[in-house]
Amino acid sequence: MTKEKKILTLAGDGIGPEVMEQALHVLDWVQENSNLSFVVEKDLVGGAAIDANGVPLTEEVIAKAKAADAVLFGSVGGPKWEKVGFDKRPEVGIIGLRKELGLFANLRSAIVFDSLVGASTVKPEIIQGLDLMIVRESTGGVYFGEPRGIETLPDGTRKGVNTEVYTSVEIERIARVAFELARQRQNRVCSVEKCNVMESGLLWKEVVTELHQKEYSDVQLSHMLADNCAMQLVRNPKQFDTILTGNLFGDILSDLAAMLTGSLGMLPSATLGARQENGVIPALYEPIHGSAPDIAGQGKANPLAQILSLAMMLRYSFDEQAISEKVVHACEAVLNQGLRTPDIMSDGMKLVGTEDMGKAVLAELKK
Ligand SMILES: NC(=O)c1ccc[n+]([C@@H]2O[C@H](COP(=O)([O-])OP(=O)(O)OC[C@H]3O[C@@H](n4cnc5c(N)ncnc54)[C@H](O)[C@@H]3O)[C@@H](O)[C@H]2O)c1
Ligand SMILES: CC(C)[C@H](C(=O)O)[C@@H](O)C(=O)O
Ligand SMILES: [Mg+2]
Repeated sequence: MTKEKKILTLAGDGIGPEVMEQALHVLDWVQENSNLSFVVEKDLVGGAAIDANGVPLTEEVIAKAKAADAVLFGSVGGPKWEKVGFDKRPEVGIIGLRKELGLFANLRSAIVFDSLVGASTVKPEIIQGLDLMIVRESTGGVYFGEPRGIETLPDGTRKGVNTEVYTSVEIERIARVAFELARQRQNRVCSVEKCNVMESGLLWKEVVTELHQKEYSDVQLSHMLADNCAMQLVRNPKQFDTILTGNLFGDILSDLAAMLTGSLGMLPSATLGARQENGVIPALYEPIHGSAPDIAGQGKANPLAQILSLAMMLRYSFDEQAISEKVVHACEAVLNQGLRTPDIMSDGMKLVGTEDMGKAVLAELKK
């Protein structure tokens, strides 16, 4: 029986539309080669939406995202919109979607493909075989805490304020996601905060410890300060299996983890909410990279993070494990063939652009 799924694609800005195009070819292939049928709707977000509608995220797009089975997102932002008001900047497109859809669990998977071991700036023996999952809380913390803003004090000094806020409910639900995921992985969670200087970090550690004792004592739990974690990720990343952390630390640590895999252009992500009454888990899939204004429009962006995000969608939203793995293996196969976009290029490899990389993945799937 054909299962019809509604997908909203929001390519966004910069390299977003370039890499999204390649992922959509893969989606077509999936439709032709599975019992899944997709109704794909495209819309605008970020700077592209500001240009067309004056705002980065319209109510209409929010409604479409809520009605979809999954959202496939590209990237937003760029120098063109640097001067728009802070509340209307392109990045509100992604932050707003996470909040509106209740997407609190951002899963960022860093896997080092064997053929890319030489592409990282870190020594091969340190990263070979790495398979790391960062579980980043994504609707709380300093991104959303109040008070926030910029004010001018009576003496004329300007003051910028953001506030880190986490409730025990927010901490417990993201910790639960990490423990559940770890059970399907190597059963190890490292919870990362700054409990030495931040009360929100102290509460984080307490809540995670309590939940672990009550419900997940079979999972190996450790705690680490975020600054140490950044250092340990470079020193010995394979000590980690699942890293559980807040919004800001997760953002930073995942860019760091991307470079262990060779490039920011290699890291996909899934951002999930709580299961709704109709059984659907709201979900958005996106590469962790941005709109890369420095290479946008040049046809040289790496499309693999976007294609791997699509593979995560097949796995987490549509429960299509086999076909998801097929897409991942196709990405790995083109790397094994020696094809490289400039971000992962090394001696003796064949340099290709975004489109040729996408075509090679497709050709691999068709074999
Ligand atoms: N989810 C998102 O939409 C998202 C994520 C991060 C940054 N941004 C936005 O993107 C804009 C640019 O930010 P930035 O430059 O700090 O980060 P960025 O991720 O866009 O780029 C950082 C560096 O990585 C390279 N890079 C990124 N993706 C690549 C890919 N697929 N292939 C090859 N190289 C790639 C870029 O060329 C650049 O040198 C900003 O407006 C930022 O807010 C958006
Ligand atoms: C664009 C920005 C708001 C976003 C974030 O900080 O969450 C990005 O850096 C990410 O990693 O998805
Ligand atoms: Mg980021």
